[in-house]
Amino acid sequence: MTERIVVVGAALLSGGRLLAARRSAPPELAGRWELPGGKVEPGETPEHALVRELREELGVEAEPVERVPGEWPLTAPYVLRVWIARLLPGSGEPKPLEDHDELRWLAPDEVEDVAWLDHDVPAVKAALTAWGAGG
Ligand SMILES: Nc1nc2c([nH]c(=O)n2[C@H]2C[C@H](O)[C@@H](COP(=O)(O)OP(=O)(O)OP(=O)(O)O)O2)c(=O)[nH]1
Repeated sequence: MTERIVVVGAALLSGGRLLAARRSAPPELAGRWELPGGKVEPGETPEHALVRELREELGVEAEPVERVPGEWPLTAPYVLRVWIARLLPGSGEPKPLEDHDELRWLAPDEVEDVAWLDHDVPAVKAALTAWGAGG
């Protein structure tokens, strides 16, 4: 059995909105929206990967708040896990520095307005449920 590699996605929340990021590459994913994040590197915890990826991709300082229950298979060997995350006090606003060409803060009733990557649809739904449950 091939070992799984975890891709972490951040359901980054601020002011009651969820951040969605539009991928600029590779061509088969460009134009679709995702939760910002990326692959966990060897020896790294998923939480650390999340903080690192948000810093690299968006230029923000953020912290994971809680794991969203579940795990979503991507193209093997990758699997997606999601954390609710928030910006730390003093963090700058997210900017599309790497991998993305547009960012949107979505209110709960706008979350279905963007074309999420297919694999993200159930993950985003679970994140919304966790978000609602956490108040
Ligand atoms: N970051 C992220 N990747 C996702 C999501 N949904 C989904 O199918 N993927 C896929 C796209 C990519 O094939 C893979 C993650 O790749 P990535 O390009 O974001 O990871 P990375 O930043 O570590 O990339 P790299 O160092 O290999 O360039 O998972 C998602 O919500 N967030």
